[in-house]
Amino acid sequence: MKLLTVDEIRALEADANAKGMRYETMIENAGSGLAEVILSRYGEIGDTAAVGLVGSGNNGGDALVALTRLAEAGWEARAYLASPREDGDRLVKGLLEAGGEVVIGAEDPRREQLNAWLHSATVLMDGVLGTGIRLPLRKEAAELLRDVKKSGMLPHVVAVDCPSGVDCASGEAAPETLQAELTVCMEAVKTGLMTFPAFELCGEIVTVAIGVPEDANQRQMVIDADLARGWLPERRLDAHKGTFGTAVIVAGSVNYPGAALLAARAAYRIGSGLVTCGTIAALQRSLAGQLPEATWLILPEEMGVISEDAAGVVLQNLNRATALLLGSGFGQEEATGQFLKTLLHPASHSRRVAIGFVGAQGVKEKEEMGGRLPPLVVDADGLKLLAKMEDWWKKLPANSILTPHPGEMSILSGLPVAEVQKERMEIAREMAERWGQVVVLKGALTVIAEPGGRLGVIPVASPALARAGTGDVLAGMITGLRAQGVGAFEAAAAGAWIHAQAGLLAAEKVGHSASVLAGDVVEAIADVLSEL
Ligand SMILES: NC(=O)C1=CN([C@@H]2O[C@H](COP(=O)(O)OP(=O)(O)OC[C@H]3O[C@@H](n4cnc5c(N)ncnc54)[C@H](OP(=O)(O)O)[C@@H]3O)[C@@H](O)[C@H]2O)[C@@H](O)CC1
Ligand SMILES: [K+]
Repeated sequence: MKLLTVDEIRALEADANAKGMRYETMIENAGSGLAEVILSRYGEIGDTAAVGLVGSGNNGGDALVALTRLAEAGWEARAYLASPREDGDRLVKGLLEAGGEVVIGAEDPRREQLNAWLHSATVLMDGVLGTGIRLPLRKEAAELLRDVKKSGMLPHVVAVDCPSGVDCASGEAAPETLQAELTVCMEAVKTGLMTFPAFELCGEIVTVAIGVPEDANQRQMVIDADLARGWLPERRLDAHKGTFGTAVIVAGSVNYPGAALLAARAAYRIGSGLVTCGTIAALQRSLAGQLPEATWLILPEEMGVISEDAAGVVLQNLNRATALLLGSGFGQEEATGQFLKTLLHPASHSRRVAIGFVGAQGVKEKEEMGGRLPPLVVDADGLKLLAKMEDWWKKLPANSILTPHPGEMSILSGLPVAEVQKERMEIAREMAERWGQVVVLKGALTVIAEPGGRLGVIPVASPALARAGTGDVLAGMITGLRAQGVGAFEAAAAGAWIHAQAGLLAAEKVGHSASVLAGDVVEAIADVLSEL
């Protein structure tokens, strides 16, 4: 789904209007699209009656057109005007001609008509205010929404473009805003809806086209099933395991033994041909039996963590790797920091011979090594260790994928967590640009940004994913997709979307979001893929 700021959608509409796609036509298209969604979702329920709360602007216009279409389809269609519309309003006239009913709120001071309509309605369309709002709500609108809330049992609430009372630019919401079951966005989801508290008030979000020309370079998007499906690799019948690549998962330490297993399982479940786990011997011994499908690479260690000498071992074993994950469960010991540094910049190794790589000196050697690294994903403690290196982003191959949560993003960027959280999209975009890397800013409504280009938001916030280990699962999934040849942005965005859906599905299966373990999320990956 498209994602646009309020200013962008206004500019797009103005441009379309100037080129001959008139505003009236766009409103007709918007209302007709809205009616189609309502007919397809709620048309089979039985009683077919819709009440529309209609504001004085174009948001109300969309609702009036939709009510007219519903009346034409045989529904009882009733418009409740929050404030009077212009005399002889063309859209009000159209609804009356189609057999609909219209009442002005001011003429129903005790809300008797409103309550009677709500009582028999299947759908309540919320079309009081859209992108034209300036908070706080004025008295008339606030009272109407409050009275609707008070009326008791509400029918299915469908918000027109946004729940009325939400500021589509900032994501703020008036306290009177009605909780929607479904929000039908006109042309694009507005960025404010992808922030809190607005997001929670929207329910499910869909978009309908209003007729503005398609932009082939659409750069901002809400990730959905169609996008994710389109990015997954084809699984050809004549494939062999080499077709789906080799994911190398370098992860774990004695204190975080599960990270390697979760990431490796996730890489397999998302379709990698082969997964090789690089970790310390103690972990290999305890984990190997739990994942017989993996091959193992035993790495040198120091006091239970991966040590510097492991860099040479990893580098010597990357010839078949098509993606490499670094960082999950590393811990933050100095020895592992040295490992990372040497891996990314072999010339810095304190005992060069141990690398087992005889190459030219200095810069040339670094370039050769850098060139040897397969597509990279850096996660968790790997990010914290990276942050300790000067100009760390210059040491990574371009378009590596970084998967920070807000705390890690704060360490990498030097910005306070609160600031990161306040401007998630802007900051992900800015840092992707500055670092030349794909950034996956995790948390509720995960943001994926690539340098100079696309930005995606995952429209899911679930406590099921606020769990230890789910980050390892995500890193493994993204690495697994990358290993199959999926592009960096696409692998990150599809991986994050499937991960979020797997979290939701796991909560459904287990019965409660509080009881979902990271392993349940891994097991739900296949269900998400089968539904795609
Ligand atoms: N433009 C197009 O071509 C298309 C537009 N489309 C649709 O139109 C929507 C945008 O329409 P819009 O710009 O008319 O604004 P809208 O959200 O209806 O509200 C304006 C009204 O609200 C009032 N008002 C403002 N603040 C208020 C408050 N705090 N409390 C109470 N009232 C307040 C304000 O009053 P005023 O301040 O002007 O007196 C004015 O009367 C957009 O979301 C989409 O649904 C699509 O169909 C595609 C084509
Ligand atoms: K609305």
